[in-house]
Amino acid sequence: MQRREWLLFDQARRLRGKQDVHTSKYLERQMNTILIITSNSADASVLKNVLSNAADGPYLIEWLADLSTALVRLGSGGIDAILVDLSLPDSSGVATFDKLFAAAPQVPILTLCDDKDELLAIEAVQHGAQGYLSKGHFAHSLVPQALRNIIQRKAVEEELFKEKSRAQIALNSITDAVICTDLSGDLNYLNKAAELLTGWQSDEVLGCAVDKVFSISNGKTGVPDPQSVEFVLQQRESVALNENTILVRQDGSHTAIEGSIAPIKDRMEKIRGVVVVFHDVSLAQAMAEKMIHLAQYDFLTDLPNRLLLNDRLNQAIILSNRNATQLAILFLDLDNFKHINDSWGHAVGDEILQSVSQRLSACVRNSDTVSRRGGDEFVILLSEIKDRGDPELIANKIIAAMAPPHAAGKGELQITTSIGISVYPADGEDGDALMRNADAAMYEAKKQGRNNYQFFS
Ligand SMILES: Nc1nc2c(ncn2[C@@H]2O[C@H](COP(=O)(O)OP(=O)(O)OP(=O)(O)O)[C@@H](O)[C@H]2O)c(=O)[nH]1
Repeated sequence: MQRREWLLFDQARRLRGKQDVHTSKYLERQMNTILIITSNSADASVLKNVLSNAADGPYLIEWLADLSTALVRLGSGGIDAILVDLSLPDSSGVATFDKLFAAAPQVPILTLCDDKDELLAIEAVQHGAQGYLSKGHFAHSLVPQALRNIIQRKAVEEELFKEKSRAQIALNSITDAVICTDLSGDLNYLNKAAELLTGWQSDEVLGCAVDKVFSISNGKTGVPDPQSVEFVLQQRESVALNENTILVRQDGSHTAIEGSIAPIKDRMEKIRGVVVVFHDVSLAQAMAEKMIHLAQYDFLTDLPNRLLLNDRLNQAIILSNRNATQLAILFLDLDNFKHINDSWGHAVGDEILQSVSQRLSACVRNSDTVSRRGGDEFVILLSEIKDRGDPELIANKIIAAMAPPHAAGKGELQITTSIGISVYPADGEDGDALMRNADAAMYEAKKQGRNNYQFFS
């Protein structure tokens, strides 16, 4: 029978002598196994005796005389505490402890020492040992109790460590950035997403004021917002970040974020700091802006589309009524554009449409709107005119601007346009009537031989 088997058998047999089989098996499961490593059989015997018969034990004891066998034994697990003499036949000094600790960091270790090597035992404590037992006191009744305490303490530490690791893993796996501060607003935690989003590494900023890492401002006004964390620390209430919050990253670049700041309270409800949870919304915002743009602008020319023009026309009519001013609509249709498509292909036609768009935009003020209505039709809104002379001037400008050939495909092509003009309020009381009448005037321009403009009235 192997040594360990014999020891277990011996202790279980003694227990069975006192209790029934069921109870002894239950106790066996509850008992802690202590590994004694010493080449001194007398020390081993005293320890085995005191521990096997301990009131708050009993313990299962395994005794090994050298380090190498002990390291092999530790590899099989099941050891709850180690008592080790640092002077062994195959290892001595604090290195003995270091090797055991490396092999089983989760198992508490007490060293066995006599008066002359107490300093060594203290060094082992500095390396992570839970304590030491002095020779001559091994038989003391407090020894089992001390052992029980360190096993329980280590178990609690292990549980806390596991819980902390689990929390760390969870916090580092989420895509939300999480940063925590203490009561003074100094940083004491950043998860991986926070490092990525802010550009700061934990070890660079832990202990620094939170606004070094969480530097935010209002994206619309550009005003810095250092108040939020301070506010939560003072008011002890959670707040959501403002809708347009911008985070200034370590490299000075800006990122739109959403998130919240909440107080961290202890079990007595005392505030201990704050936790800020936030995420990057710049992609989502850019996508939303793109969708809005696509809904309002023509994909080929990037000019405002019919929808946006209608909106601007209605606004211009309201302003015109309020200020008793006039506005004008210029309705353009390119002349014989179908011929370009048919002769040179659709792609060349597209290039002409883009070139025409640029020339039209160059003919008006920023406050006016050049829009593409669809196909080869464009509508220009002159939102404030003095008299008919203004649209007439623009129409002439456009006809002149169209004249030079447009680079398209591999060559150059010429195109002209017919323009119909309606004026508000004279030519219609609302946007629809103005458009209809400008369109009618444009047809009149076609009838008049193209490449000219006509007023509706
Ligand atoms: N390349 C291109 N062509 C388009 C697009 N949308 C419409 N078209 C074409 O534009 C042409 C418009 O022709 P019309 O305005 O009906 O006739 P036109 O040849 O310009 O003749 P008039 O208007 O009478 O001077 C048609 O051939 C359409 O197929 C587009 O996005 N790209």
